[in-house]
Amino acid sequence: MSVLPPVRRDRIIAQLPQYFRKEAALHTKEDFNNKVKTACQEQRTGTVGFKISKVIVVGDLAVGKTCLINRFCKDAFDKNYKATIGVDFEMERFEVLGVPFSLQLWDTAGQERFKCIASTYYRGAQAGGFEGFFVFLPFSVCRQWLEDALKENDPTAVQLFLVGTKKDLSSPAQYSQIEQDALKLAQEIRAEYWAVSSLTGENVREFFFRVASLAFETNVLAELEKSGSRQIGDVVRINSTSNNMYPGSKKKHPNCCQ
Ligand SMILES: Nc1nc2c(ncn2[C@@H]2O[C@H](COP(=O)(O)OP(=O)(O)OP(=O)(O)O)[C@@H](O)[C@H]2O)c(=O)[nH]1
Ligand SMILES: [Mg+2]
Repeated sequence: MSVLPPVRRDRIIAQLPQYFRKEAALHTKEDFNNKVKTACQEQRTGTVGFKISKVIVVGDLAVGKTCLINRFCKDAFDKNYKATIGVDFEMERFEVLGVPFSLQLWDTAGQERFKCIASTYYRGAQAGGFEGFFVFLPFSVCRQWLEDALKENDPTAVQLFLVGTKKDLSSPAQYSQIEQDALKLAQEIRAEYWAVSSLTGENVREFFFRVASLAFETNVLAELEKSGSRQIGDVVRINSTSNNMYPGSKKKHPNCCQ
């Protein structure tokens, strides 16, 4: 008997959600990788359905990390600021191409005095076969957060999202300037860029669906690589940390924190 709650009907992903800006996307393909689609159809996704991918949300204090997670997970928004102490987390269950898939969203504290606590959670974000996804929020100290987070992880094994929060607060002219700078930074650190508003909900669901889908795709590809020449139907596929979403791109985040 499964101990996990059923997947909510509004967490079902049947098509690859598209990037926000083509100039700063982790990839620009229109659909899930064919190998991934076939593996899902043939129920050859190994342990992916039992895995939990870790998403660590980091960034300066009061940039809107908690509100972003609460908007997605609870469809709630609080205009009063309550600083996160240490770290919180939420679980979100999805069904991607018919396969259950879980994301664990780690909401870290931005305040300097909690930084040492948060940094212990960066450690081994991709360990044990899980993929580590860091979500960065703008923009002032982004590089410092990135540097700290990547110190604890193999930079080639994590995927980065750079999220511009509080989109509702900018006029179209201000926003367009912010976006230009953000796109440059995202390209430099090889992150996928998104702009969201937790107040209005703009792009929040699209963003998390994209994160879940790319995490899922990466996990299935890693499973397939691991199972290698084994026959369809093998059930024991454990202990790989490989990430081959971008064949030929060995180092995905070159010198990003200088
Ligand atoms: N207008 C607007 N305000 C927002 C938005 N997101 C967050 N805020 C406000 O910004 C403040 C900080 O939001 P939090 O989500 O608590 O910030 P945080 O990054 O979690 O802060 P720490 O936990 O201290 O690291 C709160 O007063 C929120 O109401 C948004 O999309 N639009
Ligand atoms: Mg918070």
